[in-house]
Amino acid sequence: MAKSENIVWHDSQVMKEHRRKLNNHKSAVVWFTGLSGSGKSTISVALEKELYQMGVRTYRLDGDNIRHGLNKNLGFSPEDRKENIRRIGEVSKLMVDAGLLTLSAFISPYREDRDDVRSLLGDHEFIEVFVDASVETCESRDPKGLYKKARAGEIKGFTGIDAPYEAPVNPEITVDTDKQSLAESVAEIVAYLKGQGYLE
Ligand SMILES: Nc1ncnc2c1ncn2[C@@H]1O[C@H](COP(=O)(O)OS(=O)(=O)O)[C@@H](OP(=O)(O)O)[C@H]1O
Ligand SMILES: Nc1ncnc2c1ncn2[C@@H]1O[C@H](COP(=O)(O)OP(=O)(O)O)[C@@H](O)[C@H]1O
Repeated sequence: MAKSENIVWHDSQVMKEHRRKLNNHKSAVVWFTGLSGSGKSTISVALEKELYQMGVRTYRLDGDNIRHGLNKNLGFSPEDRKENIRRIGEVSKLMVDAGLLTLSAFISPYREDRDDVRSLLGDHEFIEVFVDASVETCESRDPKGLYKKARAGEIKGFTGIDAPYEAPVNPEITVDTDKQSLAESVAEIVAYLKGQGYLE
């Protein structure tokens, strides 16, 4: 895939560790994966607000938003989803290098694609959060009316209906939004970040 040749890496004198020290917290990507309507966006928005109030520097990457710009040329075939996640993995890596606690919320339905992002990042820089909810729950929420369209055959290859979702095998965190409230999910993630020393 690589087409670039004759390119040489140019190092900075200000490095990730310096930026982390300035920020007074570690940087990492909190990677939300789950079905459409499981709560990825809702939880990441609420988490970001809480972290901001704690003085943590964050940035949120979200499927719907990134597909308006950087990834507007990608659809929902398995190949396009793979490229979507690959690019977001690279963007997340840049954000982590910039010293930010990055919140990435993408369906990211394929285990292999998520594991590729994990491999791209350093040890403890990829925190996988499985936003678990049954298809029935997500379909009953249907915040954008997309399940209705998928059932009517107006959207083909919709995750959970006629396209696969591969749940994480060993995520760092699972939040079960069938059972947990939004506040409980946010508290669980903040407790993990504190407990693992990300927030100093
Ligand atoms: N076919 C199909 N399948 C799933 N989702 C679809 C589809 N078509 C459009 N949408 C809308 O796109 C959002 C998912 O984008 P992502 O970039 O997160 O998807 S992926 O990770 O590449 O699978 C998803 O957003 P969320 O509901 O926030 O998950 C939908 O709003
Ligand atoms: N416990 C919960 N956690 C998160 N969202 C919930 C919960 N219960 C109900 N919801 C609702 O479910 C919907 C989830 O939508 P969204 O956050 O856009 O999901 P996703 O980003 O995974 O597609 C929102 O309308 C949200 O208010």
